[in-house]
Amino acid sequence: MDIIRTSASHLSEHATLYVGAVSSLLLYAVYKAILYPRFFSPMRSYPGPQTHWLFGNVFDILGSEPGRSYMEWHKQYGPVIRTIAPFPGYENISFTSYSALKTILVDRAYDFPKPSYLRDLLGIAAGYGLLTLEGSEHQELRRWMNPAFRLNFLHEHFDIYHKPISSLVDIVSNDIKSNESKDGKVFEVTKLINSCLMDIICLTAFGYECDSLHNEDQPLANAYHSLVNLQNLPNLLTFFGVVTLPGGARIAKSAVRSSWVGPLLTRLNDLTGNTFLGPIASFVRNMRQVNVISQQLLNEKLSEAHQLQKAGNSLDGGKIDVLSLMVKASLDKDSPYKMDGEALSSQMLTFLGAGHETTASGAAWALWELASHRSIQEKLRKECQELIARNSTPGYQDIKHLRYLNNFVQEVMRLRPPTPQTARQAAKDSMVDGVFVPKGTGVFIASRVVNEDEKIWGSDAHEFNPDRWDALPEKYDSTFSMLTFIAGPHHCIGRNMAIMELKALLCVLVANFDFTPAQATPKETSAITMKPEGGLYLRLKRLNPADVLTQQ
Ligand code: HEM
Repeated sequence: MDIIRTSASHLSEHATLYVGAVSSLLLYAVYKAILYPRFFSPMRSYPGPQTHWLFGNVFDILGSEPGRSYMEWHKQYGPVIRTIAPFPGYENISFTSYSALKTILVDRAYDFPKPSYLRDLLGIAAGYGLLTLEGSEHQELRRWMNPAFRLNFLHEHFDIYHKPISSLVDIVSNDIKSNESKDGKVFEVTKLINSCLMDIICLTAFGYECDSLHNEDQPLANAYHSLVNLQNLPNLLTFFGVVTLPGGARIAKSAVRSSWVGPLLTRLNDLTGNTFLGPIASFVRNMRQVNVISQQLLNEKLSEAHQLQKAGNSLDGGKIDVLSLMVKASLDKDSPYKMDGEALSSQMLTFLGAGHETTASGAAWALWELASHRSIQEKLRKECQELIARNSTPGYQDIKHLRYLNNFVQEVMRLRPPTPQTARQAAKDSMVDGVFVPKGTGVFIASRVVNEDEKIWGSDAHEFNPDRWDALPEKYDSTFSMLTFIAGPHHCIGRNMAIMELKALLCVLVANFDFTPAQATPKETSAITMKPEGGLYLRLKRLNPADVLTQQ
């Protein structure tokens, strides 16, 4: 009887403990998510939109096109606003003044690193490297990688662009010809552009002839395009959920390296009748494929370099692709920085993740702007056809000096930024522009809001007008008025490369084809990059006789 009484009293002690622990957790959660941001936070009185008692501002943000909700809030509440994410009441602050952006992005950039959830999302999808490192590790890697992006290499890379671009022109021309209609043909253009830019990045970044334009089954391109197609909001939220779970990022990282997790998840998804496991399985399978191919390419480069080293030759064998230059620097005994195989492979993922998808989104929007602005299209065509008539394979300098092409590309980058926003987090209590930002606060970098700020760009800030670049407004600042590539130590290392790729591609396309819309204005959708939702349908007509570039 005593034993029963003692056990019962132990049980009730345990139950009391459990109930106590669960209630405390619940109370803490209610305090953090609901009470703290509204009644106790030092930021509670900052201006900003009304917030839902539990979900904060998340539905307003998710329900509007990328960056638009912040645009309206800044217009209504001024240059500093506070918003709230859902559980656990994570507070965000967003600034638009130059001085605040300078503090956060430039002067004290490492006091405002990317938040860990963003680093994990980027790390898993685009390699743990420049995009994810902070502080001195970032500085060191950046110093080491800068030379591979210098202008002299860009000049040399430029000639490599011609082959994939000519292939694209040929493929589209033949397709139109076989259609036998004088009105041209409707194309879903994002797939074609993605393939062309994939072929360019493979050649310039890895020295790898991918030729996905002619080879629908190209494994790297296929795996990468499947990954890109996973980009939508529900999937992003699922991945976000995974990386924010304790240990979730580590599990995800090992899953993409393993040969059995992807097939297992696919099987489980089939068995459970297509659940949320589907996108995760596809992500793991395709990421692994990208990893395996990158590793093979890297191994080939390393073994080539070792052979050259043995024979006493230059380690890159005269090659100028970014990977060869990095391998050379890694093996060079005088190089201050050594990168092991894993780090090199991460950089390859970064080039694909940061370099390919962003440029492809920019090119898609550029074609939409061309198609929907006839006079702009004709003006740009005239400039490009004149150049191509003089020189069928224009070089870096020729393209660089086309004034209207430059204006056009700048305007696309301003109004349709492929990365319309990014995020930082205060690593310590800070004062920014006289405003207190407590440690842990999320800092929303509203690039698109700045790019369309009427106070900088004037009342026509939301209109597409390439000519504005010939008469820049007084308040224009070359670093902070357009944040498409952001600013400071994390600014895009591939900016010049992306701009030159876009110019080369658009110049040849507009010289060879006429573009008209074959759909209503596309909706903008953004998970990581901003794209036209559901692809982009344009009618393309071949123009004669501007077929100079295809005759090589
Ligand atoms: C239109 C095309 C592009 C856009 C709009 C773009 C935009 C950006 C932005 C906004 C960042 C900063 C992200 C952040 O810190 O939150 C960034 C970083 C980066 N981009 Fe780009 N990018 C483009 C093309 C490229 C290309 C072609 C490459 C390389 C092949 C590239 C490589 C990188 C890398 C390595 C970083 C990390 C830099 C660092 O943190 O030091 N990007 N890019």
